[in-house]
Amino acid sequence: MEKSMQKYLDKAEVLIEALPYIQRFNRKIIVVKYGGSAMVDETLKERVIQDVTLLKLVGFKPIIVHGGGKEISKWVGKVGMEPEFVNGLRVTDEATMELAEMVLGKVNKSLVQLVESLGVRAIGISGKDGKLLSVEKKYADGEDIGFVGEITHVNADILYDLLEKDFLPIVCPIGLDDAYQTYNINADDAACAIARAMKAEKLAFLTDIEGVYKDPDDPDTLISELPVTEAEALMNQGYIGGGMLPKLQNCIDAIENGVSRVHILDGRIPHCLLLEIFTNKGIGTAILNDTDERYYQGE
Ligand SMILES: NC(=[NH2+])NCCC[C@H](N)C(=O)O
Repeated sequence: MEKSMQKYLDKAEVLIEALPYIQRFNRKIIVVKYGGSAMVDETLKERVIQDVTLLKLVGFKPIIVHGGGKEISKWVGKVGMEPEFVNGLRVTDEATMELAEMVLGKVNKSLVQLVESLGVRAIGISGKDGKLLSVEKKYADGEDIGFVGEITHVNADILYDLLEKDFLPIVCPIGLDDAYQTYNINADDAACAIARAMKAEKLAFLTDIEGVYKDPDDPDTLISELPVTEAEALMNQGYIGGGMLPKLQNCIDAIENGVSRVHILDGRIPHCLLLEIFTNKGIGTAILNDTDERYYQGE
């Protein structure tokens, strides 16, 4: 066959590999936790938003839940606030909460703007809107860390309504407690709670790490597919380090509560979402039920 013809066929091959996933995830809810470096770098940001709008336009129902930690820290510095810590944990006092809400609101609208510029209708809301996220005060090992909330209830109807009207919801993790006090929420926790409440097909975390490793010191041991029981075993054996531990706990919690698959992806890789969702092999770590069929059957 002519070389140029082969090149065209290779491109068609890529699209055909995506076909079963386009079929399988049609009209399915996919929660994307957007955070880390992919939020700071403008080019990466555009790639992420392109990916999510593509998911929407092929017929999936994506929901973005975003963080803003780095942007908040930047503004804390800019306005000359002194961050306060208790036992190494950052305390969210009233002034920090106020600033965090301002910054998250700004980040939220910039994401709406990007999505809209690609021709998809987006609505940005915080967990306050329609009381989407109800919280109670969270303590860290008994320590008071200020206005940090733990989700007690997700008002999923709001998101169902937006999806029904074909909007792409973009959620920032701020919630209200019973006294209507404002709280900051960890974005991973918010994404997980929303995915659970909506029985999402998928939950994807954009992180600053390639995925889960068998041996964190050996980059060749990236795990491609990880059933929950194995994930629990790795955690119990102490193989999972610092930042990954709560993340993995969230993943297991989501799977055990009805989410089919959770993906830990390296947000620093452009188009990581497309590469994970539309290929057999993926590029990150997919966490799944022990009995779940594996989509990828070797090379
Ligand atoms: N890290 C992996 N092994 N990923 C496999 C992904 C398979 C399929 N594309 C999915 O979205 O479920």
